[in-house]
Amino acid sequence: MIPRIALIAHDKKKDDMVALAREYKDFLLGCKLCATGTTGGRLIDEVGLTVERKLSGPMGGDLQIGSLLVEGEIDAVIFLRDPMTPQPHEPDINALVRSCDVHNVACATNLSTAHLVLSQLQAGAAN
Ligand SMILES: O=C(CO)COP(=O)(O)O
Repeated sequence: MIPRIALIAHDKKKDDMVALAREYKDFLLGCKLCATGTTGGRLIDEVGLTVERKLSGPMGGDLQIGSLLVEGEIDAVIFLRDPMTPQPHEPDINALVRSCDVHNVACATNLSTAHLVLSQLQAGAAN
């Protein structure tokens, strides 16, 4: 089955997300991807991935992805959060991460965990 992955990064983490996506590009090309608006734009323009773009996070993009997730449409979330910068849509962010916990969906909120999740999914896809 094709992994369905959501990719989200706060502004100061977007360079990390682009670098991560480049590293896993071959694998991600075979996945069904969605992303919040600005993150998705960068992944399309700078990495060459095909991504279903939702609204920007502060405009409800995290909630749109959360809605997909609770409907069983997402297998893993890579959410590079910025823990040092207050976000106007903090409740939306918490709702998405909570939904991952409620529905037992893998949620990587930092680069180290993102590598663990992506490498594991990649290994699974190869088998
Ligand atoms: O704010 C975000 C996640 O909470 C990310 O949104 P953008 O990808 O549109 O910047």
